[in-house]
Amino acid sequence: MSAAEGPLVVGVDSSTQSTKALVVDAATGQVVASGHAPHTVSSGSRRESDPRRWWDALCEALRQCGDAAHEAAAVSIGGQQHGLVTLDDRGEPVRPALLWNDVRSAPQARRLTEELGGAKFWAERTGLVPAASFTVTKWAWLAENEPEAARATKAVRLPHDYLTERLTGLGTTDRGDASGTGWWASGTEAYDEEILARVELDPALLPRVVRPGEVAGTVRGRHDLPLAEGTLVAPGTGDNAAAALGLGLRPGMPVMSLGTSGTVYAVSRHRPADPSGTVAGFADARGDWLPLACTLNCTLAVDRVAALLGLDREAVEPGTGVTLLPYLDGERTPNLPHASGLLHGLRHDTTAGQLLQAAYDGAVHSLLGALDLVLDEDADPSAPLLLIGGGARGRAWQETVRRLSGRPVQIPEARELVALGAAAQAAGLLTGEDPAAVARRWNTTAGPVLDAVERDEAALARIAGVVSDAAPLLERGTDTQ
Ligand SMILES: Nc1ncnc2c1ncn2[C@@H]1O[C@H](COP(=O)(O)OP(=O)(O)O)[C@@H](O)[C@H]1O
Ligand SMILES: O=C(CO)[C@@H](O)[C@H](O)COP(=O)(O)O
Repeated sequence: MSAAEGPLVVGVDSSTQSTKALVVDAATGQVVASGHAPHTVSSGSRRESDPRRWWDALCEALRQCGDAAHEAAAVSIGGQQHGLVTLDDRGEPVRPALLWNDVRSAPQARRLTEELGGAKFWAERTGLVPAASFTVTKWAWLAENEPEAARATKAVRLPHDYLTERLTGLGTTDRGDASGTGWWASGTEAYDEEILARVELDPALLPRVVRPGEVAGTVRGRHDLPLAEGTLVAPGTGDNAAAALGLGLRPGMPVMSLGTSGTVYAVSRHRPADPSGTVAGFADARGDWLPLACTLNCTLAVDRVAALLGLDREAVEPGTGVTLLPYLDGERTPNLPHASGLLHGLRHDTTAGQLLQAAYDGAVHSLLGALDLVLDEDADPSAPLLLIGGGARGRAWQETVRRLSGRPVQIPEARELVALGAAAQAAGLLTGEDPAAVARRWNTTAGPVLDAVERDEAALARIAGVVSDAAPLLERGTDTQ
């Protein structure tokens, strides 16, 4: 037996690049065991993963946790948002999942917006303006491009739903992740039958939306996981909503997450509806809202620029004048799905380190442009920006965010905030507490605060100018896609 003070809970982050599992003492928040296993994502114009490998990675990460996982009383899965998982009548994937950063459904996004009431209609009805990331556009793409796969589909799931269902045998989701599909009406908090009919998706194929605090099921007997049969399974949620739980967010506390995706978000009591589409009006995993903006190009794009330059990712040098828009995967914020990377202002005396700094600046600029939009109007502008995700460990990321935001930047020492948030949700199931209150009790935001420095307005204006002047090039894309 472990020496924990309280019952043990398991929190899982099944994100784009890997699965991370934590076994946590529900009384103290202490991490007593952890595990990690990588995923594979297809390259080129496709961004797809086999959901069965997510399950294998979950098994591997939990095995690394040893006996502690077996002792856990509850488990919760946080997962990358929006991915389209299509299952056949045996519950097996019909094809690999189409991930949030696969931009092939951009034409379907445009068409759905135009054909069904325009951007304002969509924003007010679902909180979202269709973009290639959202599940509804992926289903429309599948129906158009692979009709046999669409016909063979007997269940549609999101990544966290798929894993939760393999634990419990029950098709469930939660309001946080459902709100990123495009077929969930945020006003009524129910599946939107008109939108589903438009994309010819039978609502019977969708999972039941479990309420916050409700038990999704229990771990069933026949599986290859080191979890005991009968372990309680919490609703789970999307990874950003899980991190919001993990930070115990209250309205007015802004977050920037630097991972495969870059995101900025805050909790709000008001249901968001941004017809510009910059802010997605997600629900959180409690009963509030999670306005969020997301970029497709963050740590992987900057690491790629460092590799091309033959530099360590920290080998930045300050510079002026050179601008690098790191839109290697197309981009979502700004909405330029066909864009590629763009360099402007190169001179004889530009150094490799300055080019690398320009890539960081370009990635952070896209996110900061949306920061004020995700915060309520009365939010304190001097509140520290909470910096999380793998990139938050990097000095160059920290300093770039500090210089371009002009805010204090707080870096929680807790590393895996998505998995911790899932663990807090599982703990809440046992104690009846609000999961965000559990995380506050665990003091998960504790960590160094970098003081605010004067915002580098010149760099922000220069980058915005290049984005605007290069619009025709960025919209057109390249013929190598
Ligand atoms: N010490 C570090 N400094 C800067 N970046 C880092 C560091 N450690 C990890 N990363 C970046 O973090 C990324 C992974 O972040 P993570 O939040 O785990 O991604 P995801 O949740 O999307 O799978 C990697 O792409 C890597 O570039
Ligand atoms: O699409 C979004 C948010 O809308 C992404 O944030 C995904 O949820 C993937 O997250 P990471 O794997 O990068 O954490």
